Parts: sequence; structure tokens; C-alpha cells
Amino acid sequence: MTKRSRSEPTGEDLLATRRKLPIWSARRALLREVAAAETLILTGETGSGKSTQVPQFLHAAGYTEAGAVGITQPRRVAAVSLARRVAAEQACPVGSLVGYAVRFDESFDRRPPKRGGTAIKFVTDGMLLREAASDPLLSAYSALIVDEAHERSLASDVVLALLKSAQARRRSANGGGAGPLKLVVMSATLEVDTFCAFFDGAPAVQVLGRSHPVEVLHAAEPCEDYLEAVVTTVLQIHQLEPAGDVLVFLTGEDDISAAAAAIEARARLLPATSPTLLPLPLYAALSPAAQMEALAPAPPNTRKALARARLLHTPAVLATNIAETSLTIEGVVYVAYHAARRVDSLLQLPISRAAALQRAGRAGRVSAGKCFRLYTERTFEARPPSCNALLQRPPATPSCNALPCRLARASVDDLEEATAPEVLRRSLSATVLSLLSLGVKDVLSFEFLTPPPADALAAALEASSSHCAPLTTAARSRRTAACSPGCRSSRSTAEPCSPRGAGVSLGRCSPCSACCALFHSPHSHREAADESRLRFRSPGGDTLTALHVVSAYDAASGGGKARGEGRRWAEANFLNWRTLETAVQVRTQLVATARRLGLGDGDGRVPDGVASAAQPLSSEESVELRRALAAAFFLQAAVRRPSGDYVTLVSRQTVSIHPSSALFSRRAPCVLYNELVFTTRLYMRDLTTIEAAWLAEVAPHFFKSGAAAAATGAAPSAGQPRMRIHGGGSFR
Ligand SMILES: Nc1ncnc2c1ncn2[C@@H]1O[C@H](COP(=O)(O)OP(=O)(O)OP(=O)(O)O)[C@@H](O)[C@H]1O
Repeated sequence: MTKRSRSEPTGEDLLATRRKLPIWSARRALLREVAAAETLILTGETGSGKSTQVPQFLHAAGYTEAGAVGITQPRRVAAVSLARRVAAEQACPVGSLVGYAVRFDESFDRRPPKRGGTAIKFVTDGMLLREAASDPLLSAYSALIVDEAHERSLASDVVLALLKSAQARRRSANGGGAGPLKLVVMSATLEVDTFCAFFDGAPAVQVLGRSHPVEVLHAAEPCEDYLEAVVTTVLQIHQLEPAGDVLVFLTGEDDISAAAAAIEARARLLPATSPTLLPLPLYAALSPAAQMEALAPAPPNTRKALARARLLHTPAVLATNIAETSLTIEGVVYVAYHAARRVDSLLQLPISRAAALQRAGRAGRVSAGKCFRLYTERTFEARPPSCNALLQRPPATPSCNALPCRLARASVDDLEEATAPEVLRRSLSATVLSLLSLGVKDVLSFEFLTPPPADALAAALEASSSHCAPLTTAARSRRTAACSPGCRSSRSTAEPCSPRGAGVSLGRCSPCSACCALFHSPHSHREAADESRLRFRSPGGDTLTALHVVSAYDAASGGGKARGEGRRWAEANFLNWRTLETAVQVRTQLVATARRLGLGDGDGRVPDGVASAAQPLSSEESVELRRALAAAFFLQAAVRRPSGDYVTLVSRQTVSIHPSSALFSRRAPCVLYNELVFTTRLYMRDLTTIEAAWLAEVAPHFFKSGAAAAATGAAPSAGQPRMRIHGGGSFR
């Protein structure tokens, strides 16, 4: 790991830095705009000070006397890191005046700000949605800032719609005395018109200027092998450019491991006098502690030694798009990235121009920076900027001829202006369930920023309608568990299963679904890694495979007493140790939450043994678990056709098993899937085998007895249930 020297800034240093930010000189004008409008759309260059300063301006202007100022972030790592920075600028510990709340981690004071509670609170979009579930007026807040709104994730779009409705209710007699709710929607790369129109003609303002210049260089020619280009670019920066850390964007964990190994191997060939080059991974599946390690300055008590080390090492942070927005990684001067973004293990698509500008914006935050785009300038510029007048060409666009990019075009073509809203890209079922659990009664009239096709929404609603009763009758407190709607409903809809089955699903399955990147497959040891994967493979599917792995890890680490042993075991088996540790942590938290909320068996107890999975599942438990999953995810069932492909029971789509699944080339007759992804065809991922007959038993309100064969095209045979969707006709 890197040893970086960062001298701890004093309060005066921080104030001086704040005063130099472009947004500082605009603060009075900005506050006038906020005072005049209920909603303000704010754009400004990356690094101009939006995320750190706007909440502090609102606090200083007195908005926190009536409630907290909340700031949403798409990613937890940004929420935590911004809270730390703003707390340092306010000279207070995190969790007091400034705090945060992200999934499975929070640090804030619940008292109202005027009684000493947290006044500036950073939250993820998902956490704000959870708060809105119990308090739709969001009455704890006087103002909310939706940051990085350009990302257009489902959660942030839903947050915007809920905020608009909360504003309307707080304006009216239904406001319950909560007072008006100010809203600021921010980003460096926003399609302003869309947001202004959504908020009924809200004004938009732009903060001009950037903190430090960023020189942007493009590859002279398209590169064929993006990993090779990344590795060579990092080494060239290391050898040819002045001191400064490097931030490299890669498409996923596998590529990060491969690039790290290649960088280390090639750095060993450099002359002995050459400084050391140290790659630091940063991706979502890393434990929060490891993520912060990649971002953190050196501990103060080692600063002096590190100051020397600083001269000898060039840290290279290898990150996924987790580092694309909001983050300031101190010391980063150089940013390098290709235009590829991983959509699925089989498919990479180009990033949008908005994302490219965000990535470039990670350089030039604390000093002048340099951005190496590993694609041609033509690729970036091919599409003329749309009506968004705020997108500006980079000031300088020299070619980086020294880069190794060669030959034919990469798989990346011209960049789209903005990333398509998630609501148009993903299954709507999860959105519909979230809306229902938030108490939205009329989903079809829900005001989306970009409305999904009406018929797709109606179909998702119809498919989800059977969940309504369990969701509305389930204890409200269950919503506070930080799980997906499906996970929550695996408890609330598992009545046909034994408490043990529901408990097993809670204690064992949820952590695995929370941490999917268990297997690690370095390029250099691919065969050995594949063999290891095969050893853990369960005929029950991917969820049970993950359970095998976590059980084996519990045994190897002595239930957490011998973590060193556990780590060695994980590494020897090509398993992601940090992910396993996170899974164990998440399990502990979920079990504690479940005990607190009285979930579990009939007495509200979580069965013994669930908190530790050191014992492998018995076959009886495996059946109970798979039945519990069927009760929760019956909308995501598919049956095998004689032709070998599958048909989904609800949407009647022809699908295949993803090659990464434990069930690939197995002939499971009936499966549940966690998600559908389209690459070269429509694939199901994260599968569990179930008996088709269970569906009518666990979801009788949805499935009638009939033949699964009806869906597969085969003639129904005696003994097989015939399933029909109520109101939906048969599957043929
Ligand atoms: N953790 C940090 N360490 C050092 N400096 C920081 C840190 N966080 C922020 N800064 C300083 O504050 C500046 C403003 O950061 P801020 O995140 O508020 O900008 P922004 O306009 O929101 O950028 P973006 O649009 O990229 O999110 C940075 O350019 C940097 O100089």
C-alpha cells in the first residue's frame, strides 16, 4: 500500500483554501437566489466547491435553525469523504455538527440542529428514500441538496420526485407545520432544461471558473487493448511526469486486479534508482475501511517518515466509476481513463461525455492537473453538445502521441452526451416495489423526471401487485432494514415457509446478495481461479454457492477469531477476502437489526445458528431457504424449455443462463433470477434452483396450479402444476 505524505492542514489553511474556491466569491449572490426560489438548479465546474461549500453557506445563512441541511450523494464513499472534509472545515468531529448516513454506517446526532444535533448531513440517495418512507414530508430538513443529479440513477430520480411532492405538501395545509423545504439540485454536467422544466420553471444559475487548470490530452489513435494502454500510460506518467499521484478508471474489479499485477510486474523491471510505483485498488466491493485507505492522507504520527516515502513512491489509485464524482483524492494530479464502461461481464459500452468530464474533474482539485484520455479527440467531440450550453470544451486538447494506443478502433464509438436515465435502462419491478413500500398509492401517476413507457410501468405494477398486501401489512419498521425491496419481502412474504427458512434467508442470504464479488480471477492464474470456483459450486445455484463460500470462510477463520488464517485461506482459494469480511459484517448488522425489530421466528427471535454460518446448510435448510427465496422472488422465476433456453414466467421473455452462473450448462428445470442483463442476448444472473410446484404453494394469490409446461411449450404432464397469472392469461 502507498505511503503518502500529507501534512495536516490547519483551520486557517482550510479557510484560505475555501476562500480561493470559485464558489466563495459567488456565495452572496447564490444565497439571494436560494432565498428567492423554492428550488434552484446550480451548475459549476468540477472542483468549484459545490458539494463542500453550498451546505456550509446555507448553514451560515441560518437555514439550519429550522432543520438540518441534507446533501444526497450517489455513492457512500463520496458521502463519507465529503462529511469528513466539511467537518474538518467546520473544525468539528464527524457526527456532531456535520454527519453522514450511508448503508450500514452512520454518524450523526439525531437531535434538531438548534438543540445541538447534526446540522449538515450527507446521505446517499438510498438512505434519503428510507427516511422518506417513515417521514414523507422529510420534516427533519429545512433544505435538501441533491448533488450529482446528472447521474440519473433510479434512486436520485425518485428522490427528486418525492422532494417535489414534499415541497408541495409543506407549502399546503398538509405540511404539518414543517415549514417550506428549500431544494438545490447540483452538478457540473447537468441537462439544465430537463430539471428546470420538472421543477415548474425553477431558475438555473451557473458558478463560473475552476480551481486549477486541467490539461486534457487525447490518444492520437484509437487503442485496441485498453488495459495495455492503461498500464503503459501509468508507467509513462511515472517515468516522464513530475511528482503527483495517478487516478486511473477501469471498468471493474477484474481489470483492476489485472492492471495492478501488470503495473507491479513492469515496475520491477525499471532501474533500481527509479521510484517505486504502488497501485491502490478502489471499487465498491472493497470494505469501507479499504476504500478510505485508498483516499486517506497518511496518519499524522507517521507524516515525517511518509514525507520521505512520498519522494520514493507514486501512488496509482485504480478505481471503478466509484471515484467518478464528488471525490477529491488528495495528491492526485494525473487522471487516465478509456471511454469503456462495464455494463455487464460480457459487455462494455462507452461512458457519456458528462461522465468523461467528471472523470477529468478528479484532476486539478488541489493543484493543476493532467488528464489522459485513452481515446481520440474525435470520439469525444463526435457528437455536438446538445442544448446544454454549460458543457464546455476542455481548454487545451493536444494529442498524447507518446501513448501506446494502436491500430484499429476500440469497441468504443462516439460518446453520448449524457448517461441514459436508469429508469429507462433497468427493470421497473424494483422501482414499483420501492414506490409501493414508500406509500405511493398511484404509481401510474407518479411524477418521474423522465417517465418510463406507460405500458412497461403498468406491466411492472401488475406483476408487483401481489406484493402490495405483504408490503402494506408488514410492520413499518421492517422498512428500516437497509435491504432491497426483494430482500425485505423475503422476510415479509415468507409466511408459507418456516421461521427457520426465513431466518436462514435473513442471516445467510442477505449478506451474500449485498456482496456479490466473492470470486477473484487474476489474469495470470485464471485456470486455478476457475478450479477454485468449481470447488464451491452448488447445484442449488449462485446464492447457495455464495453461502458455501461464506460458511467455509467462517470455518477457516474460526468464526472471526483467526482472521489472519481466514485471509490466507481466502487468498489461496482466489476469494475476495475483503468482500467476505464485509459479508460477515453485514450479516452481523442485519441479525442485530432483525433482533431489534422483532423479526425472525414467531417469538421475534432470530434462530440460533443464523448469526454464524460456520455449519454448512443441511439439505433440509437448503430446501427451506430456496422456498423462502421463491416466496420473495416468485416474480423472477423462469422455466426451461425443451429447446434448452428459458422463459420468464411473468414477462414471458426468452432468456439464457449467464455464463458466469454456477448453473451455466446445468439443466435446471425451474430457476429464480436476481437480475436480467442484456449483452449479446438476454441473460439471467444470480440464480437459485427451485421446484416449479413451490410457486403455486408460496404465492397462491399469484399462481394457480397448472403446468409449468404451459410456459415451456411442452405438453402438460400429470403431476405438474399448471400456472397462470391472475388476469394475465396463460403463458403460451
Ligand atoms: N478531501 C479533500 N481534501 C483536500 N481538498 C479537498 C477535499 N475535498 C474538497 N477539497 C477541496 O475543495 C474543492 C472543492 O471540492 P467540492 O467537492 O466542493 O467541489 P465540487 O464543485 O462539488 O466538485 P464536483 O462537481 O467534482 O463534485 C476541491 O477542488 C479541493 O480543492
